[in-house]
Amino acid sequence: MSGQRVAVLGAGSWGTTFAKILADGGADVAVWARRPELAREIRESKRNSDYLPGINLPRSLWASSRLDEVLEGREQVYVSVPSQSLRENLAAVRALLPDDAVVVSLMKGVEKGTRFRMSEVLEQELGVGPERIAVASGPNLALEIAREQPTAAVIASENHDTATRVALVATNPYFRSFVNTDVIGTEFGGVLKNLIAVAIGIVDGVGYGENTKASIITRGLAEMTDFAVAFGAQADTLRGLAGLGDLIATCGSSLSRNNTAGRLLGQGYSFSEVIKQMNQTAEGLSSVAPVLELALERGVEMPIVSQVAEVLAGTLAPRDIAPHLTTDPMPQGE
Ligand SMILES: NC(=O)c1ccc[n+]([C@@H]2O[C@H](COP(=O)([O-])OP(=O)(O)OC[C@H]3O[C@@H](n4cnc5c(N)ncnc54)[C@H](O)[C@@H]3O)[C@@H](O)[C@H]2O)c1
Ligand SMILES: O=P(O)(O)OC[C@H](O)CO
Repeated sequence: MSGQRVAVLGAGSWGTTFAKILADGGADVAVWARRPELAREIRESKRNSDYLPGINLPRSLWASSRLDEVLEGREQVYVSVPSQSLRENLAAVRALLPDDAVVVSLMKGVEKGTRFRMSEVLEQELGVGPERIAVASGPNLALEIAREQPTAAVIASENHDTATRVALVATNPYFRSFVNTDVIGTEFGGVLKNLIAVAIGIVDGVGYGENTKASIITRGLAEMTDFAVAFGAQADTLRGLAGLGDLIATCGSSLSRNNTAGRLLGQGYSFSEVIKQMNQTAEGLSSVAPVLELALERGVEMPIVSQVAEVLAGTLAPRDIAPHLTTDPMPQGE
């Protein structure tokens, strides 16, 4: 669907890549960058050299650090800032959001303290009903997509028409969007795979091999599914692009920041040293605590995520992380 007027808020690796996806699908795209110098680089040089080195952005892409300029007249607004900064960023957006604009979360985190999903924060802060909210998720490593490698994603909205409208715009020759109405499953899939990817990074850093990783990925998917279903998700969603698909991509790639953070922990760096070394967002590190609080609330056991939390806290040595997932000596059903 060409010619749609859309905005992307956030010019990190994913916001910029998604802006390229939309522009390559024929949309008229304006990007909001927090820093004026980054907006200028995108607008004038068609580059984002810090986040997407070597990538030429579409000539049609326009960018500004002024929200009013970016949001004016936009029919769809895609949001891609670090999850823990979403609420503070939305304060300025509400008054500028065009009536009837659909808002799409590209983020994969849970808010610390409140434990809300990103679509819930969007609803609360923008005063927009769920029929105008969508979320995008799936196996979407930004740099691969920026290089135009064929990729699929899923767009979820409680309103099927909204999901379809967004998916028609977020589709181009190298990027295909599927749709569903399971917002909870799609969002939690993206959050939880980050935590399993941290676990995979940890065992990789320790030097464990493929058996350990396959055991953690497989049991991780079971853990993700139990958690998401307890909150109302469809189990099928977790077997799809937003669950298994994203788990495979994130656990298998050194491009993943969550995987990288885990690897550093496995190599013996402390949590604070890892934070210092990461110059991009590793959402999993902030989502561990709220996810475990939510799990406790619903009585869901999350042995892998709990072990990740212990490694982060320095109370479990990385080499002691184990995929057997239970302290009960009796054999458990899979
Ligand atoms: N990069 C990917 O491959 C990818 C893919 C799918 C989803 N995501 C999700 O997209 C979201 C954004 O991640 P990213 O990869 O673009 O991160 P990033 O670290 O590449 O970029 C984050 C951007 O947000 C800006 N920023 C930092 N703090 C901010 C604040 N307080 N207010 C406003 N802007 C701020 C940074 O300057 C940067 O431009 C995350 O939730 C992530 O899980 C990322
Ligand atoms: O780099 P990560 O670990 O944030 O993962 C990026 C995407 O979520 C992969 O789908």
